[in-house]
Amino acid sequence: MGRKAKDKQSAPPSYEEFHGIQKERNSKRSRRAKAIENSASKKPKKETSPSPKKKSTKVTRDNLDIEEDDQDLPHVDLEELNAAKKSLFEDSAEEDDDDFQDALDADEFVDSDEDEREKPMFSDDEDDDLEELNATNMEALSRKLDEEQELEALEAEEELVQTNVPEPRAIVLPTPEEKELEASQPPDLTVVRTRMIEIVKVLEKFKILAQEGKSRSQYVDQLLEDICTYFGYTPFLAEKLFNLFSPSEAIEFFEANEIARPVTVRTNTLKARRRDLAQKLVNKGVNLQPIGKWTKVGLQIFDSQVPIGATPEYLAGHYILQAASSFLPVMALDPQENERILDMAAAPGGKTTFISAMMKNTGCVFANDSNKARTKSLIANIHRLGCRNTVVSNYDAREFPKVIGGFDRVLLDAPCSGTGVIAKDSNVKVARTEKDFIQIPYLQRQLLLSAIDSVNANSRSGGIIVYSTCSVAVEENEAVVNYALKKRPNVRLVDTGLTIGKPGFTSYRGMKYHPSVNLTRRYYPHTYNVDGFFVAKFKKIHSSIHDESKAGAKEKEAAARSEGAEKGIIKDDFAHFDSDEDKELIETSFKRNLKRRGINPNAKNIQL
Ligand SMILES: C[S@@+](CC[C@H](N)C(=O)[O-])C[C@H]1O[C@@H](n2cnc3c(N)ncnc32)[C@H](O)[C@@H]1O
Repeated sequence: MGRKAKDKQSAPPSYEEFHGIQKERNSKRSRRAKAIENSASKKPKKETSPSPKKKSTKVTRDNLDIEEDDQDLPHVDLEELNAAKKSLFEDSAEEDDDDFQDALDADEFVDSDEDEREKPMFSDDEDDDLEELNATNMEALSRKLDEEQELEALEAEEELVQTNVPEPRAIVLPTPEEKELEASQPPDLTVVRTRMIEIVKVLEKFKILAQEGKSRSQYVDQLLEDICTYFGYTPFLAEKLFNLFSPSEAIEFFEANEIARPVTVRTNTLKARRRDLAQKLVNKGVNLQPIGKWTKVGLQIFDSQVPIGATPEYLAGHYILQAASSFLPVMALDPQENERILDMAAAPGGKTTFISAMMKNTGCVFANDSNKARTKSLIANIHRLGCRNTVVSNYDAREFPKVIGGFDRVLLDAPCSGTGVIAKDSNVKVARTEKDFIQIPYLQRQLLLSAIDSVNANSRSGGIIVYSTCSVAVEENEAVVNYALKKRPNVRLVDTGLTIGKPGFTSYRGMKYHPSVNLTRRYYPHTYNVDGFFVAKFKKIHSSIHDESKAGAKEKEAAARSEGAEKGIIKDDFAHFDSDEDKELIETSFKRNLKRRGINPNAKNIQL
């Protein structure tokens, strides 16, 4: 049971609503501050103090405009908001891109409705307050402000008195009888949700709010059970994800996984300029806006009257549908013109084509993927986007650098468990098992060592390796990076150069990682409104014997396997990556397929 079941219920209070008391107080304060600031700005000029100005941009379908207007923004609210959340989709951010700026200033773009543009940043109440504020009601408003100030003083006094009164201990946990009853009937999701929120409150103020005789773990166990019921996770995965955050942040994370991320496209600068593309799409009835100041090529699509994946511009390769988070590893890789770059796990090519565009079709990008079927979409994207500096290969990437080495930069956008993209693939909630979090990191480690060994430490412009996953699990991220640092002392972690993202964990549930692991970056749906993502950037300082190693996937597999067995990580039921065995299976199924299509699999010209 998950979102679908949840959606059938009447809307329970949101987490924010539950925490409403404090926030309401803050927002009242900021509203007052804003009203006061605004009332000051309406006074004769000499009395006013300059209010902070910000620029914002938006392209809307209704009036086909891209707007670039100065506007008074209540400074205090923005700061509060930014402190709380740092979305990658900042429409208030100043547009850095001169090209786009030109377009915004151009005659064909009419100014759009200001209210519509800024609404997401402020509460309706705030807008209402501002509207009310004009010359005729100034006096009344100032009286109202005085009254409110008095009320606030009273509230503060009450609060002071209340702090001396012990808070009542909430009875949140169900009794065994209540649990039995709950188990015998379909869950009441409103009850479950309310209980989750109440448990979070207790966990945050355990000493004050916990029922006497109840332990922290009793609360946590009930919370985890409720998370499974409400959001539809297996107990194993719910706990794994829960452990990454504080209880309240964990709920935010689970909530965010129920909501789709914004649709975004990346302009293919090999064929188009963002402002031209934006104009063409707007003319077709697409409502869009630049993603944020951190990217000059991204557009966020709000709604569209045409299918975004089938416009003439799409078919001509002027853009690609790409999640905002996927821009990040390529930006960290920072490809330079005329370099030789390897994209080890490249299909379907979102990042390869970005690399190629950043290199302006110079140098050479080797786009590899071990899955032959997936290389078809990789090739199709490379063709559509006009990448002429790209070579596609189909190796197990652990074969590198045996196949070819000495690259200036390598991107390893590794296969992963997908715990960062649950909003896209809710199957992850139930499909991932403990074994996945042993097997997948085990492959990721081997791939990362291969990535490091494939780079030329003496590259004049590069010597860079970027490792990324769309998972939030520490086993697939910090633990893999830390393993690589130990195994390859000839690399060190460097700043990703990304202006946003949370630092990677340097310790986690008793595990200690190298202090430099804090240079890696984590992204979460609830903090940045992007897919959960991880980015690490290494610099290779000098070459090592491994660079010359002719060990392929099989040898690396064997070495990693014996290491795993030694540490007791690998058990009997551990998957075997036996490529000979796989080859046989693949051949048999290929032959069966040919037969089904009426082709003789033993004919001479058939290549298996
Ligand atoms: C996260 S996806 C890559 C997405 C791609 N970078 C993009 O931006 O479009 C991971 C890819 O790794 C490939 N893969 C899995 N195991 C591999 C291996 N041993 N060697 C090379 N590629 C592998 C999968 O086929 C899959 O296409």
